Amino acid sequence: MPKVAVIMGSKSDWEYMKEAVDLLKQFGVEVEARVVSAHRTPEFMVEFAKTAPQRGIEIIIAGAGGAAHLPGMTASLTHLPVIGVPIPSKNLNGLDSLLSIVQMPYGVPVATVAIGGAKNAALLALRILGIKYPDIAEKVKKFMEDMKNEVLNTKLD
Ligand SMILES: Nc1c(C(=O)O)ncn1[C@@H]1O[C@H](COP(=O)(O)O)[C@@H](O)[C@H]1O
Repeated sequence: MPKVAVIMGSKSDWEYMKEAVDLLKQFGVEVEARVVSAHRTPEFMVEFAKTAPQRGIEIIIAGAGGAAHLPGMTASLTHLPVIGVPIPSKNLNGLDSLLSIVQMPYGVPVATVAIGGAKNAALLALRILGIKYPDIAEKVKKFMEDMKNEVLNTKLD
């Protein structure tokens, strides 16, 4: 079974990151979800990222708000693909989170989704997993087909 880690800087990010976890589980992906902070638990972040491949994790989705260093620092510690989710912040509405995550230097890429875009982070992870797992690729195709039909069948009063 494919396995994805969903990590976040604080429990306060869970209301957003839970959406990614729910979607991944719907597609039959095993999820390791937990709070990991580059700022508050730096040693644990290093251990978590370095041991992720040993635990069978294939992709890491990392959500953080404000000075959002977690996705980039995680990407610096592992060869696994990291998808960053900018969490809406109280004072700057997540623009700070977005810019912190997206502006990575050459050599350390983080695939950044929209502010609060945890569901798209899950869908991107599923597309990547689909390269290796044909059943996941089929489920992604079905998801796209269903979405298309829903739009085409929309009736306006
Ligand atoms: N950006 C980071 C990191 C990090 O990048 O390591 N650790 C916590 N945080 C963020 O701080 C915000 C406020 O956290 P609290 O609600 O716990 O005060 C959260 O959005 C979290 O992601």
